[in-house]
Amino acid sequence: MRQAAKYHQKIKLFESSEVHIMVSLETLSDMIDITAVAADTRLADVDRICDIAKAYHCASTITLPCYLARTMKNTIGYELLHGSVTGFPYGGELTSTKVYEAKQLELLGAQEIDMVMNIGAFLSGNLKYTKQDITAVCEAVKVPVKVIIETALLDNTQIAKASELVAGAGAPWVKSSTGFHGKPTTAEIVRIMKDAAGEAVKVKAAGGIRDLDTMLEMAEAGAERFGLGVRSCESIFLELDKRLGRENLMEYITAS
Ligand SMILES: O=C[C@H](O)COP(=O)(O)O
Repeated sequence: MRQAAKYHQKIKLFESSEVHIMVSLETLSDMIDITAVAADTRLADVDRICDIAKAYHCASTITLPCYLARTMKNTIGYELLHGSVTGFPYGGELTSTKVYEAKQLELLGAQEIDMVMNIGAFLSGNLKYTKQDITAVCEAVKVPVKVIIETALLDNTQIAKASELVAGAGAPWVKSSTGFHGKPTTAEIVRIMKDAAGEAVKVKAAGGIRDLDTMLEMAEAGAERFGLGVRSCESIFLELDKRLGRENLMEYITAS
């Protein structure tokens, strides 16, 4: 079973709802979702996210729907959440398709679902449809839904408006990006999302996150979870091990 965090060195503090959340280098990986969601995701990528999540005590593994069972099998006995995606990566599916997919994922054992907002509908000004699409998925399942607004395709005003809309639709999480559109998420984007979504909605930062200091800045801005792709997360974990003065766990994962 997962061990309790051994360290309590306080580096960053921020307030969320009624509780103060402590974020430190030692506990940062508790907030990471390791993802394998690219179109060319192979079984080796899926197995690797499980190995990384176990070694670093991450929050969850997130993979494509067809691989969800594999992540569950690979991590039996570990205190890890298993997530998957719906309407991914473009968000333009019919609402009924998203609802069906989300329900199936929940039946298969998904504990969290990252869904993509209908970005085209939002940008067309069809806010009612965009909101209903999100509400329908959130109401169809009991597990938390993280709504990806795809900040890479939005300006700051649109980011704020979309975050507000996600909150109004009843989703518990708003997530920045799939990471498929080039423009990385920044601490400033996280701040805009948090300010607009409000205290009750948690923010997940994802897409193009490549260093620890950015993650700490994002935590300070209000991020409570981070999404890191399996093929780009290595430098962050290398840096984490180095700064904590411990051997590089990634070498053991890769060698095994
Ligand atoms: O969670 C979202 C993406 O998988 C993040 O991918 P990335 O870290 O490679 O940009």
